[in-house]
Amino acid sequence: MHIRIINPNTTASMTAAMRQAAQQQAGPGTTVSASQPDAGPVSIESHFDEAISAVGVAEEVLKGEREGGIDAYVVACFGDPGLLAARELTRAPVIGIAEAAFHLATLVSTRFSIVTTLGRTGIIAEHLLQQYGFSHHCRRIRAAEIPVLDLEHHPEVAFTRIVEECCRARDEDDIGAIVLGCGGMANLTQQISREVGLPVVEGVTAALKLAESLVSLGLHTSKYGDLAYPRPKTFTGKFSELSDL
Ligand SMILES: NC(=O)NC1=NC(=O)NC1=O
Repeated sequence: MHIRIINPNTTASMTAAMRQAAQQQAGPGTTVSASQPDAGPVSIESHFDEAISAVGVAEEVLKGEREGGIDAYVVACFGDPGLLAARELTRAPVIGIAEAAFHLATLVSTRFSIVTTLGRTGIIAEHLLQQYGFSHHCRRIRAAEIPVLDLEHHPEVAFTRIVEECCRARDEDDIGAIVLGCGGMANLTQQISREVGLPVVEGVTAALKLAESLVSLGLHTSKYGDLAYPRPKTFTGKFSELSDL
């Protein structure tokens, strides 16, 4: 099977890191490819960034559909930007990394905390917990207070801050697991888990494994109801090429 990781931000080096982390966990019959939009934010740290990146996610799914042969997609930003819109565009499963991480965390613990990048993105995770029905499982949304790209530009400082916040969560939140709240942390999971001593659930690899399961079970995104293909219509201006999909 072929699974496409879509990094909604436009930082290619982060896309490559996500693909590597996903490929390491992929089963023997799974090919993992990855892409990111040509246009959009280099990192996603606000409601505005999320809104702009959602268009890029949809365009990357449309590209994948034109390419053909992609059995599932992963939306690899912790805000799951454009997830439902992406599901309308394909029969393939589309898995958001936040949703995937929440599901797996509840299979290994009754309560978890999230450790994300900047505190201002916490409300986005809070909204997703409510939307997906996991609010009562999450004890606290914490932030290492690191900009997303510091995961690349200052990895040692970022790692230290993430581990420190994970340890505070372990010691203070009465939890059984931690969810890493950024796709850019995909290659840090084992190191963090060793340091913290709790199950650490990371969304890119969680979504990859869930995607493999759905494909293996022959489960496709439903085309009945709200996830049916969009009705053909005219799009104007810079979106004119989206007309009559
Ligand atoms: N909370 C986050 O850090 N979200 C994210 N911003 C990105 O650019 N990728 C993420 O996963």
